[in-house]
Order: sequence, then C-alpha cells, then structure tokens
Amino acid sequence: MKRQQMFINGKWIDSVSGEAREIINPFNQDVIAIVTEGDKSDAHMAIEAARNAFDEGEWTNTPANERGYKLFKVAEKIQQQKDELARLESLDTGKTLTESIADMDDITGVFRYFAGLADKDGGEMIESPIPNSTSKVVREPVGVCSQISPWNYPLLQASWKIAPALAAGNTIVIKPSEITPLTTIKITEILEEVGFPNGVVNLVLGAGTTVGQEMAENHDVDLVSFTGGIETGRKIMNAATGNMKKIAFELGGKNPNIVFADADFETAVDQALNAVYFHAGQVCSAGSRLLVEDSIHDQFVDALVERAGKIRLGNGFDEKTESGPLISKEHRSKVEEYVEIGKDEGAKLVIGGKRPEDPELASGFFYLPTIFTECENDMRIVQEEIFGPVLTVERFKSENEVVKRANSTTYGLAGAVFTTDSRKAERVANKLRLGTVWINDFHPYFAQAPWGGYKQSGIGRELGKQGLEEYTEVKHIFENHTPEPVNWFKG
Ligand SMILES: NC(=O)c1ccc[n+]([C@@H]2O[C@H](COP(=O)([O-])OP(=O)(O)OC[C@H]3O[C@@H](n4cnc5c(N)ncnc54)[C@H](O)[C@@H]3O)[C@@H](O)[C@H]2O)c1
Ligand SMILES: C[N+](C)(C)CC=O
Repeated sequence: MKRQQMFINGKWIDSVSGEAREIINPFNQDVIAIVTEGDKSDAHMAIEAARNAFDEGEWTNTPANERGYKLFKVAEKIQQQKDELARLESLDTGKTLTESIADMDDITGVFRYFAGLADKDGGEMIESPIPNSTSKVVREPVGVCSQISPWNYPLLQASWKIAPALAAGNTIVIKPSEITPLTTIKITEILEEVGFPNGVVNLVLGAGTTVGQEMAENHDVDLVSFTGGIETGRKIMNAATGNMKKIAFELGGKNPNIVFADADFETAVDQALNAVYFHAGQVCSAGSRLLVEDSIHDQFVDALVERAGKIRLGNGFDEKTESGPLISKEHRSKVEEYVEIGKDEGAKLVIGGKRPEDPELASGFFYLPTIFTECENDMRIVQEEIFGPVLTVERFKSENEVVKRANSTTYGLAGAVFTTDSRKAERVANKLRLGTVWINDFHPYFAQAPWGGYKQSGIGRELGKQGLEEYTEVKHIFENHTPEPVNWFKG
C-alpha cells in the first residue's frame, strides 16, 4: 500500500520522523490506507511556508475576483470527482455512501458560495466627523491560518475553513483528524491541480497533541480555526495566548429538540428520529435531548421506540443501510460508559443500550439506537455530549419550563421547536440561547447561513458572510485632505 504524504510549500513529502499511521475502516477494521505521521517539526515547516507565502503577498495581492475563479474551479473538480471523494469518506468514517454524496454536494456549494463572495466587499466609506477628510473601512486577510478539523464530517468541516480562508487571501495549514485524513489529502491534490502559489496551501498529518499543539502555539500563526471537542478547544485556547492569535471555534452541543402537543405528530416523530440517529448520533448538532409535552409524552415515546428498533445498521456501501458504525473502539467505549452512567443516575432504558448481536456487524464499532426516558435536567446524560446514538427524553408542562430547561446546559449550538402554533414557535425560538434554531425541522445547514454556537459551543461563525469575515482584519483608513500643522506643542 503506497504511503500517502503531506503537502508543504508545494511539495508532497514524508514526515521528518519517517513514522506512519494505518487508517482503519470502522465497519470492519480493515486497513484502508497508510499515511505519513507528522509531528511538531513538520507542522513548524508548514507554518514557515505559509508565513513566507503570506509575507511575499502573491496570493493576498491576487485580485479578489481571480481568487474567486480559482475557488470556482475547485468546486467544479469536487463535483467531477464526487463519487471517488464520497467513497473515500464512507470508507474512512463508516457513514453511508448516500450521506457522503450529499456531503460532497454541500462542499461544492461551500466553495461556490465563497468563490462568489470573494470580490463582493469593496470596503465601506463612513461619515467622518472631521471636516475635509475621508474615512474608509476595509477588510484584509488575517494572515497565516491554522485549521484543525474533526473526524465526523472530515471534508465538510475542512471545506468550511479552506474556502473562506483562501477567498479572503490568507495562507493555510490544514490538519485533518489523524483517524480520517483521506478526503482532506484528496482535496489538497485538487487544490494543487487548480494551482495556488507555493506555501499558500499546506497539509500536515498527525496527532493533535503534537502537530495540532504546534499549530495552536506557533507565533507565526495569526488565527487558529478549530472544530472539535470542548476539552481540546480549551487546550488550543490556552496554547494560542502566546501571541494572542485570533481563535475561531466550533465545539460540541447538547441540542434540545422541543415537541409541543400541537405538533404534527408523524412529522415530529420522524424528525426526532433523524435528529438523534443520523450518522449514528455523531453530529455536533444531533438532537440528543428530546423534550416532549406531557400530554403526548407516552404516545410519542412508544412511536419513537418502535421506529428506533427498526433502524438498519450495516455497511455504509450497502444501499439498505440506514446507519453505520461509530468511528472507533475508543469512541464506542465512551458511549457505553455514558449508558452505564444513565442507568446509575436512574434514567429508564427503554431500547438499545448494547451492541447489536448480528454476527455480520461484529467486526465494526456498532452500537444500537438507545433511548432513556424519565430523564431529569441535572443528569449527566442530559447535560453532557455523548456523541452517539443515545437519546434522553424529558417531559415538560409549560412553555416557560421548557425554555428554561432547554437553556440549562453549558452548550448553545442548535435546537428545534415542533408546533403548529407559529406565534409560540417564534416566542420560543427567540428565547433559546442557540446559534441555530429550526422550526418544524431539524438539521438543515447551508453555505449561505452562518453556523456556530452560543456559550461553550463555540466562538465566531463559519459559513455565511460572517464565515468570510472571520478570516479578515478590519482596517480604518483616514485621510486628511487639507493637511497643516496642528501646533499642539509650542516649542
Ligand atoms: N460545532 C461544530 O460545527 C462541530 C462540527 C463537527 C464536530 N464538532 C465537535 O467535534 C467533536 C468530535 O470531534 P473529535 O473527536 O475529532 O474532536 P477532537 O477535539 O478530539 O479532535 C478534533 C481535532 O483536534 C485535534 N486535536 C486534538 N488534541 C489537540 C491539541 N491538544 N491541540 C490541537 N489540536 C488537537 C485532533 O487531532 C483533531 O484534528 C464533538 O465534540 C463535536 O460536537 C463540532
Ligand atoms: C456542522 N455539521 C452539522 C455539518 C456537523 C456537525 O457535526
């Protein structure tokens, strides 16, 4: 198996240490690739290349519309190669091929969106209070950007970083999760084919504790954009203080899904199922915390349990499969620990809570769709992100009560309200401390709308015009049109 390499300063290279890592298919634990394993010194080299490229200014000074054309070309190539990219993503993550194909379409949309946005901001003239002067506010690229992405949506999360950073004229060092690097390697090949000056795009491979730590610490980096878990976020935040680099964080969630008694029952049940079990619950915005109005609670839970028991687990490449495995043995153990915690806390396990018995799934990291009822607000399984196929259900009696409960975690990423009363929906949506609120739906996200979290779910926004602004500095340029001495100092 050919060892896959890193891309630094326009060249594909092995790591300095010569170490390598096996990449595993979570469906059957087959080794699907071998990649070079970088460490601090490789990250250092990549940052140096990005710094030089930024300071030389070839990309930064490329007219914005031309930067946009390049990104349109990237989008075209992603579409042309989407089947191969989707195949790689499913092999690497275990997610269904249908899901990966949808991801590739989303990623194409992200590149197209930021390609189109690249030349839309020509700065803004502001009213100067000083006579005979003009004031202009312009946005400029931040500089060298470290970009660290997670394993659950490897290329999608990377695209949310790469596209706006390049559109704004920055240089980048990207590090995918060490366990799912394959599509990020592939897109780097695409970026190379489209052609960016050496050092503008750099890819480093390796562990977070070595490569990622250097990307967060290094003083030549101006911004670190990170998507991942909250504890990693804290470490990166601390590491970034050395030179006060800017940080943009997309972290975890414990996302409330609120169902009022007047909701369309079938729709709410179906959406609740999709909210929590899509991609085996390994979604930052998974609706893993269901709050159901008391009068329909029992009926709702019965309907959910019936459908959860029918979810077809399997190989992501099998058309019948509705959900794949969890990403790794370690991650499944974490989910299993949470299920034990839930039982100890007194929640009632009504379905799942174990691995499937089907021998065909025995080599994969599978876990059955699980539901806990009789959950209380202060339980750990209600407050903490499990990131697996585990749903907690709580009852509520009033609008005020449910808003208070929904807002009671340290997270604030996303959530939903299901009701046929549009005024109630609006009132609740306005009171939820979340970066995204869906009304009568769950999960939609697209390039045009900002994505990010309140509270400890994140800092800053990706996507939308705010996603481009993250990668810019704001400069005020003031010009005096009648310069003359001010004579403040008389001597
Ligand atoms: N808010 C969002 O949009 C969003 C999207 C996807 C995933 N997530 C979150 O990501 C988490 C799951 O992803 P994960 O398990 O890959 O997260 P993780 O925090 O373990 O790893 C994410 C990335 O950080 C790197 N990393 C680890 N330690 C590091 C360190 N000390 N310094 C620098 N980098 C380091 C990893 O190598 C990886 O590339 C969940 O909490 C999920 O909610 C959030
Ligand atoms: C942001 N999103 C929903 C694509 C993936 C979260 O894990």
